[in-house]
Amino acid sequence: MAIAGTRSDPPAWRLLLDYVRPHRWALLAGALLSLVTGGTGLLLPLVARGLIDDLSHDRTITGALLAMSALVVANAAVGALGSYVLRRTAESVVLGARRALSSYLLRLRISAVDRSEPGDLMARITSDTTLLREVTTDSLVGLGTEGLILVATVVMMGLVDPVLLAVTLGVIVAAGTVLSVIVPRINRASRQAQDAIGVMGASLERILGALRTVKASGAEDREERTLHAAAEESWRQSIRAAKWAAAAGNTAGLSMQIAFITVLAVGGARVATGAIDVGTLVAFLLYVFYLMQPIQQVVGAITQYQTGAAALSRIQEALQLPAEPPSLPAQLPSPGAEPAALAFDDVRFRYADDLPYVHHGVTFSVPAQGMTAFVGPSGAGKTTVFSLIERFYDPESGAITLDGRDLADWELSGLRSAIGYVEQDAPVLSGSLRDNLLLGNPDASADDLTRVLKTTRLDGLVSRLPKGVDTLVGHRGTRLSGGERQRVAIARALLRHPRLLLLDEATSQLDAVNEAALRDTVADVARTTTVLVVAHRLSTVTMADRIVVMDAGRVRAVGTHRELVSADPLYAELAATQFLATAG
Ligand SMILES: Nc1ncnc2c1ncn2[C@@H]1O[C@H](COP(=O)(O)OP(=O)(O)OP(=O)(O)O)[C@@H](O)[C@H]1O
Repeated sequence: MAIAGTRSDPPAWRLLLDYVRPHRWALLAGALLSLVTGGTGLLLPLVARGLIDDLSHDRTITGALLAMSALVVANAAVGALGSYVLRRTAESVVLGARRALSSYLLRLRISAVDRSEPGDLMARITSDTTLLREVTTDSLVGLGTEGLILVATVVMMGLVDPVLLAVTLGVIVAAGTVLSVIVPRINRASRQAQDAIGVMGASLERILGALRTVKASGAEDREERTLHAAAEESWRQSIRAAKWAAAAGNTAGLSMQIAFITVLAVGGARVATGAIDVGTLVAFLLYVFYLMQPIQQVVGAITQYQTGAAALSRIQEALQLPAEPPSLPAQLPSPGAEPAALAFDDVRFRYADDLPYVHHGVTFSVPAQGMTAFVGPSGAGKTTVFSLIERFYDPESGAITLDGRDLADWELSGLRSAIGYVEQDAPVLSGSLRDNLLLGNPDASADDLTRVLKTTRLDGLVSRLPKGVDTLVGHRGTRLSGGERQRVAIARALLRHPRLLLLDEATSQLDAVNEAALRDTVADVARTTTVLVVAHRLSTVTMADRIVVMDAGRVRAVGTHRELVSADPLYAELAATQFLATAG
């Protein structure tokens, strides 16, 4: 889904200045060097006039030629330095934008991510930021330096012959009118081309994220068509932008040629009447010639700016997605830290304003220490309980407290560092097994790692792997089995020594032997930590200290297995069907 912009968006040039501000001095230096190059070039027609003068008065021209050569060489050297400084600065602007966007991305609220396409967000960070490079050098500096050179050239032309200047300006104004129609079209086409790249990124992400399913479903052709359609749309819009940009560039070029011919005609007549001499006409014509470059550059800068403005607005949209407040990294609990107590009090929650309520007043409390199992039919709202505890979302009303303190009053990083969370699909990130295990606690000791590998029965796997814990696990851990991924996720959570451990059906893919071992580990952990488990197995619920039975967004009963089997018909039914069926 595309991200919607807001009406109060600042104009693109203000956003651009914000990105450029930290590099203003380097940019100024680059611009000054470019100005010097342009200024040096401006002297050439005067040297040429002197040369013609010398020739017509039979004077030697060696001095003038030498001066001209020196100017040309100096011009090239300063020009090269200037373009290096500018290019370097532009890359720094791109870096700044990428840093800002990627930091922001990591702080995005889960609800914002739910509503966006990760592939489109990726395109904004990689592709749109790249466009800032050209907009910084070509547009900003181009408009500044070439604009100044243009003004200086016009002033020089006025000094040489005001009448010929008026003729030239007439042609330029006519060309400017045509350009004002063309330029907004470049912006629209560029925006649509970049949006199409975003759509393509989203499709790619969708396909690569489920390539096995796509292949197994024989959906390659359909997915290929989606990808090609997005690529072709970007191509179509880029071609449209290129067409208008070419029209703009040629309008500028054509106007200068018309100016050249007009000046030649009017100037020739003036030379014939004796109003000006040949040297003045030649000098003026050289200025017209000189005007071509800044005019083309200014038009190019305006054209480039349209592409950059489209990219800037896409970057800005991403930066306006709701994000979590920045919070300082918090200390993880030390081993043996006090377990946490948790309570939900009349919590109402829905994922979005246009979606039905998932929790209709959920109330329960869990004392510090021990194991609590959440059971209930699919869609009852069990996983949502965990998402609210992690503050991936905030409840609409009611209160959730940890150690008696409302979650909203906790520093977010402090809250999350107290919790170990194993998600339903136990995600494993690409990288090595070690990277995955230490993701939540990079400072875990080697002894701790060995101990946790043993308790999660991963030690056998590690000894079989060619590089032990340093073996790469592939994209999303594809080189591991489902059960191994679950054990890695549990080990990762345990290494944080959480005060509250959330396990969402974390043992569903384990075989009986591993499940029994993990059950013992969790039971062990529950002696010193508060453990919450979304359970689908009888073996898990029978060992729980308490069971919270959820149905359609409400807690309908709390008790032990023995109590609930006789007291709650839904639980009795679940126990008889679902749990027993999956008890292994
Ligand atoms: N990110 C989300 N955006 C919108 N709706 C969601 C989201 N996550 C879950 N839901 C909806 O909320 C309801 C409760 O989902 P939840 O995952 O909490 O149920 P559950 O009890 O854990 O189910 P299961 O046992 O099948 O995992 C479901 O109807 C689901 O469609």
